[in-house]
Amino acid sequence: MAIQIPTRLLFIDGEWREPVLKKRIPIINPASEEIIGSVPAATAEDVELAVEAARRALARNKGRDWASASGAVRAKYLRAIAAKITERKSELAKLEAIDCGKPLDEAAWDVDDVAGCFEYYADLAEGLDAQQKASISLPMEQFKSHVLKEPIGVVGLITPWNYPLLMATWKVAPALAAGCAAILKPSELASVTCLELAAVCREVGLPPGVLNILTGLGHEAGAPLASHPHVDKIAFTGSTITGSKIMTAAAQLVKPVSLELGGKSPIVVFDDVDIDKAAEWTAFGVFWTNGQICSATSRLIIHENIAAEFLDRLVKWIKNIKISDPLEEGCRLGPVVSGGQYEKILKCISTAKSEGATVLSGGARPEHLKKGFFVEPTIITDVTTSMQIWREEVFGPVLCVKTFSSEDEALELANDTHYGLGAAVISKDLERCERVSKALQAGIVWINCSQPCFCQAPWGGNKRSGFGRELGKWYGFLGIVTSIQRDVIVAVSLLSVASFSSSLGLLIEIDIAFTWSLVIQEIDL
Ligand SMILES: NC(=O)C1=CN([C@@H]2O[C@H](COP(=O)(O)OP(=O)(O)OC[C@H]3O[C@@H](n4cnc5c(N)ncnc54)[C@H](O)[C@@H]3O)[C@@H](O)[C@H]2O)C=CC1
Ligand code: BAL
Ligand code: NA
Repeated sequence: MAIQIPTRLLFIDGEWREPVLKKRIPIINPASEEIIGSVPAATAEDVELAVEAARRALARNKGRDWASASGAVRAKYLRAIAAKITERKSELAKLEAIDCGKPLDEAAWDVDDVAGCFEYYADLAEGLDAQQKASISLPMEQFKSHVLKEPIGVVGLITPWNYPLLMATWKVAPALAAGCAAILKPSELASVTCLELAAVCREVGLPPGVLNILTGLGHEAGAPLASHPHVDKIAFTGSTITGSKIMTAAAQLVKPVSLELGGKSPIVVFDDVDIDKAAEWTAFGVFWTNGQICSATSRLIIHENIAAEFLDRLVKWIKNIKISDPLEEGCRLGPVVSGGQYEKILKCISTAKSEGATVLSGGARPEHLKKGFFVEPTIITDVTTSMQIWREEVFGPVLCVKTFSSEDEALELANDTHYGLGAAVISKDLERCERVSKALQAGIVWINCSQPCFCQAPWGGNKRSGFGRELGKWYGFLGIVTSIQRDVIVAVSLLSVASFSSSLGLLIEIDIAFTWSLVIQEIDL
């Protein structure tokens, strides 16, 4: 299974380029703690070059080569990227597994999702031309109006390490479909597959500068990108604290941002469930990708009538999870991404203990693994709502548990958080599921499941989990230009101006007043 990590440079203007300051960052395999290669470390100097390249890509041939080309032209490149990704699936999955520690099978699903996401946005790019100039009905017949959707411009995409290539794709595919030029800054903890995306873009002949990929540290490469005056939008996924820094930098230039941040998502389990199935979804919701998912349902809120039996089954269930090197056959739980995350998770567990909680299962390094950043799947009970483990994101395989006796109490516990990304409800009573899903304060609500995610459906959070939506048709890289036209030029009367601006005002207000909550339901549970 040995696999060579390619040695790559930065990808700027369609070419491989050495970073101006020639710095590199070691790649650490989290399963062995060994250094297995390095990635280039971009700094502000390289950001400058990439932004210039992206602006040139937008302006080339007066925009006709990319930004205002027909959607079908861009779709052709997106489909070619999808095909190459699929061709290289097994190699990309291995690179992902070695770099970020996720089991090989899961990494392979991610690569399928990456190809699927490029395909989906190819379809949307093709459909875009037909949607242009959608007319708006106005209350005054002398005026007519339509809407043009235009690419926002040069966009900075800053992404995390939990789904390195997939999270990059969630931003790159819609940005390119819309006709933007992009600069991707992946996480320094797992950048290998994003540099392979650069290799794919070269192979398919993506026009130079349309996508630039700068690996590097957050403060050295991410920060200058976020504050760059010629970057028109930043789309970010990562921690709430970094999201807040990015928003602060962008605010100086009134630059739009979309932020997909942390979470402390609840899973509410009622007492009418099939205990085995509900336990399996509960385990999946928090241990998949080692709990390193922004939407991990890491707070179990379980009906007191079944709590003891449910926890007993859950503990038995997780004892069967195979924890090993991600490349080993049958691995279900690999190491967490880095030494820093490993220390952070163990510290969260020890703080929970010192605050009076009980570690029901796990809580340490698995005995059979002497090396690597491995943490056992962990269940914590006797939790109070003031404890850190209840309030703060762990981003590791740690579930904390509280019981409830009524639906109102369950909802109060579920919504007792500053975050609002995901939430799940499990019950056989579908009316109750519907009621509860409406009352849960989260951008994504799962019914009788947890974590399934589809690029066709909008994704994003409320409260301190951020704002803006990714995926689906809410792809966030198109600006809207409203055209208002009068058939014949006549003298402007005060009355007509006043009434048309009030109708426009209403339109805008409706647009910003909504927040979405997506519901995903498992039909057969
Ligand atoms: N919501 C999510 O999907 C994620 C949440 N997290 C949370 O964050 C914690 C720490 O993980 P980190 O890797 O440190 O996350 P992070 O939020 O610092 O990193 C995410 C991305 O932001 C970049 N970045 C960091 N500082 C920046 C700055 N000042 N300006 C611009 N870009 C910057 C990083 O290089 C990386 O590409 C985790 O324990 C977890 O709680 C981490 C990764 C993903
Ligand atoms: N599948 C969810 C990816 C995330 O952590 O954002
Ligand atoms: Na790594």
